[in-house]
Amino acid sequence: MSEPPATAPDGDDADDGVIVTRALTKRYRGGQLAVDALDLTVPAGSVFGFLGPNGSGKTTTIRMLMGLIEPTSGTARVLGRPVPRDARAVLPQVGALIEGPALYGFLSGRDNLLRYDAADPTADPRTRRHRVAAALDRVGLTAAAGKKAKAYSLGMKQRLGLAAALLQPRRLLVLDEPTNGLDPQGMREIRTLVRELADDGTTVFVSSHLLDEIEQVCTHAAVMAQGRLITQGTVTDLAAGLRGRLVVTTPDTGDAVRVLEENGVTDVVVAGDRVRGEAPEGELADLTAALVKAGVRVRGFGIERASLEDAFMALTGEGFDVAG
Ligand SMILES: Nc1ncnc2c1ncn2[C@@H]1O[C@H](COP(=O)(O)OP(=O)(O)OP(=O)(O)O)[C@@H](O)[C@H]1O
Repeated sequence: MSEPPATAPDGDDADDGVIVTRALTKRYRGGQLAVDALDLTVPAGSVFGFLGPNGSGKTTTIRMLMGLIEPTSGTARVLGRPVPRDARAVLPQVGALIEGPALYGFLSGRDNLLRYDAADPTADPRTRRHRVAAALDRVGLTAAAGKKAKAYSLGMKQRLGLAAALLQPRRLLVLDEPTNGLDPQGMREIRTLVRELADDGTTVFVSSHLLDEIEQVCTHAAVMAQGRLITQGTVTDLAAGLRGRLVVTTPDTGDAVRVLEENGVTDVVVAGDRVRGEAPEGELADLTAALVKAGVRVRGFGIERASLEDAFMALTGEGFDVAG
């Protein structure tokens, strides 16, 4: 790859973000354009969701950020330093969980961590046992620490992988699909952990193809589709870009449709005892008054919150491949 262009004369734009990419591009040898001119800015202290359907370029981006593969063009900075050039200096401050943890099944969870730490030249052997115990505790594996890793459930393996990423204090955690393959309980556990880590001030960059998940845990998100960035910003702003749909619950759906349409509601759809539509600008109370006046029995009336999934569909015109 070409060297990253020289940075600004003082060379320090660390304040701009914990991860900053500019026109970052990866074309694989077969000609596949996996990441296309990506401009990403991950603010310090955020829990940043990196979203996109399978094949949209998330893993490729993460591998470039971690210095595992070289970009075809463009630049990337992690914790203020250019990667891959300064990856060796940066990576000790980054905990990463990429494509599932590599574990030795015949070793206990604890021994896996001891071995992992011993392979890290920056890790202090004198504090090893203590740090391993603290990391196991952090992810809730103390009781299972002596069990062989091959007897761990998938969720426990993921937690052990996270523990490995937490053996040293980290300024940034990069988690590639950390809940992949987990059951709902396992997903909840990982989400809770991510939240706790973020509360400690660690910036967390987490990729996922599950929109719900990102909404529940992230402060910021970027949405990828086919190698390109569709949008990025705070989760609140992304979802607020859309106004939610009006939903009326009533046994009198026929009358409700008529009254709503007479009062400017468009795109009205009935499903069961619910009538949904796009509410006009203005006072919603006028709509309820009109319904009641027409004798429509209203059991529920409100605006459905727009979800990130709605935002994604509005942005791309496509559904999100949640099945993966
Ligand atoms: N080593 C490779 N050689 C050639 N093409 C690749 C390689 N790795 C990935 N690709 C292609 O690049 C595109 C982006 O893949 P990538 O794995 O980055 O997406 P992703 O969003 O992480 O998806 P997933 O969640 O499935 O991993 C895909 O079309 C994929 O087939």
